[in-house]
Amino acid sequence: MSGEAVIETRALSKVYRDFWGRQKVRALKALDLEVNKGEIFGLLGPNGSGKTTTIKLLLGLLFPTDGQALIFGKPATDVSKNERIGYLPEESYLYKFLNAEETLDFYGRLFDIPADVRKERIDKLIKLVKIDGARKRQLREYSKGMTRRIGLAQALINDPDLILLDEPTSGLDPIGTREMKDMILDLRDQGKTVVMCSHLLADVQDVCDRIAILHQGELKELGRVDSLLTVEDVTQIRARGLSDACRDEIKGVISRHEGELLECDNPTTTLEDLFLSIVSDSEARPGRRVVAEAAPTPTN
Ligand SMILES: Nc1ncnc2c1ncn2[C@@H]1O[C@H](COP(=O)(O)OP(=O)(O)OP(=O)(O)O)[C@@H](O)[C@H]1O
Repeated sequence: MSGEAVIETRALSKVYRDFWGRQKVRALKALDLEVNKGEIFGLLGPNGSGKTTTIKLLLGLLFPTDGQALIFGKPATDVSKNERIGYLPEESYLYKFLNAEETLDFYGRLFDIPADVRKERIDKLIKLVKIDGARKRQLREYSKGMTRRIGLAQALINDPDLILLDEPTSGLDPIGTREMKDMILDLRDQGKTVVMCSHLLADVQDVCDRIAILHQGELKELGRVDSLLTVEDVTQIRARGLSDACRDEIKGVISRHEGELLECDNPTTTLEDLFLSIVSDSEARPGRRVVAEAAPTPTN
């Protein structure tokens, strides 16, 4: 691996024990991983595969049973490294009776950020996560999506170099999801390192540079998203403005070369793109927009 490693785990293992100290669950089994500066790294796996355990080990909230985790070259159990880390947990843990400004001010004080820097940063973050209109409202009145946004702002209050995001897009509508993904990409553009866990594979595919797939606490796959998803023995050609005759000619060429034509039709867009274009279209041109559904072809 060429980049500068921000996270390194060596045979990292965690066994949860019961009250009597007997072995209970082997949540993580000898994980070897490197995450480099400036990449967006996705941690995937089914429920109970060890993702949250890994994140908690990296944060130093849990002690490993075996192996080691290094963050910025320091043991994960060294709490001083947490000054350079931002964390968005899966469940909100924020105080419901504070408003957005008070929440960010509270966390800013925990990091000993000077008052003038804090004020400026709070304002910038509130605008970044688009909760400007709700900055004075108590968090108990926030929707799930707004809670996710203030959670991200809180995770960024210390201007961290490494950001750990557990299910960052959960509870967000498609526009909020797109904005969250754009914010994650922006963080990478600023040279920050992001590690995210998500069950929403399309979101992971959209933003992550590399992924690891865990299953029952074991690392099953690791690599660049683009190379893992490339289907080597299939060639895809996309062209615009072809006549039927030209399509037939192409089919003929493929068959003459003993290739197998798998598909030759019009591509479909994604539901996300369709949704976003309808919403931005209706914002640009307010009014009712009803598109008649194509009538089904009558059958005899
Ligand atoms: N505090 C705990 N005590 C005992 N077992 C635990 C504890 N925390 C997690 N586990 C177990 O460890 C395993 C891994 O859990 P973990 O929360 O890391 O999975 P996950 O991949 O984050 O799952 P999810 O996608 O559901 O959030 C599971 O079998 C879980 O039941």
